[in-house]
Amino acid sequence: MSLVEIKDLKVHYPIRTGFWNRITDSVRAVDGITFNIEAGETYGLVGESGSGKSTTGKSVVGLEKVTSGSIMYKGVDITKKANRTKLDYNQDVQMIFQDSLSSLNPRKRIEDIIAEPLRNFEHLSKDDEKLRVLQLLDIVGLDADALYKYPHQFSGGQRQRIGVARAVATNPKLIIADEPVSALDLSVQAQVLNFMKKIQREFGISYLFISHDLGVVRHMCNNIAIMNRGRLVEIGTREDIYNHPLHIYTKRLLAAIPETNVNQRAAHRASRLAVEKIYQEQQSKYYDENGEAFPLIQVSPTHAVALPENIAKQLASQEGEVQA
Ligand SMILES: Nc1ncnc2c1ncn2[C@@H]1O[C@H](COP(=O)(O)OP(=O)(O)OP(=O)(O)O)[C@@H](O)[C@H]1O
Repeated sequence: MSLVEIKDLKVHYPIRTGFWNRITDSVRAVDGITFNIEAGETYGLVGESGSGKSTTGKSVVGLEKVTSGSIMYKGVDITKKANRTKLDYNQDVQMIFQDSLSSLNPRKRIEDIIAEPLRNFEHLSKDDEKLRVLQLLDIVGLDADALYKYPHQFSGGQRQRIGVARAVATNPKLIIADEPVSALDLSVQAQVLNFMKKIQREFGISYLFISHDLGVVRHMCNNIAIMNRGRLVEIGTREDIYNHPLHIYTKRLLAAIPETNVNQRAAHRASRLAVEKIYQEQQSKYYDENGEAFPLIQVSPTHAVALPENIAKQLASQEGEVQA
């Protein structure tokens, strides 16, 4: 049994119009996605803005009402509130957000911000609480003098590390990290990602790592799902996704990773334009008549792509993949 098993998850937001505010349509933000997160792994959920990643993350934390489908945590469906309460789910599952400045209360000192989840779930003495906050600051590489400061007195990278310290305060089993480094410079991104990996090793945490950037996910994730217009268009291991991408949308995301080698830039630009041309001209090959992704077809034990079966298998065999 996996730690988290998401099955045919749908989250549709109603669109209300007219004088009577009637529901006339819906935004299908998440439209039938299925994937599992194993204990101790980092699972990447990647797609462009608006593809439904955050809605998925919020559903897993319990912040979003699910339209249908299930989210099993340790074998129990947590889309039902009563189950979340029974399982201590709010303690086991935490979230880190992209915008560290607005997710940390500007009026509170760091000591109180990090201690807040401890006060909700563990009832420690004042001294034990302070000791624990100091340990958490140490884990994310911040000095004791951070205790008495306020969020605005830190850099973006430091604030994100405070967010990580707060998220791990309750010894969670799963952290939903929603674009945790997107607002940071490249060098600071690497620092925060390294702290996240270190904490994962020490505490055995699983991450659902949400990002629009396949460049960032590469160094973090064992398994990756590519999300497009509310559906998954490709699922695979890091090797499957980076070395044998099959869906044009995945190839587009890969082509968007900036090329750091100056000598390779012209070739990279040419291949990016070639991928974009295929994406624009071959929509009917990669999406159905309504412009929606096809159901996923398994092309190897680890790799699935949303394409008609004959095309999926043909592309996979061109890539030399073992057929399922
Ligand atoms: N509360 C809401 N009510 C109505 N529509 C919503 C709501 N939240 C999200 N949406 C819509 O659902 C779709 C998916 O949004 P979501 O935030 O999950 O995407 P995302 O991939 O995380 O994008 P981003 O990276 O920009 O946050 C978008 O079309 C968005 O406008």
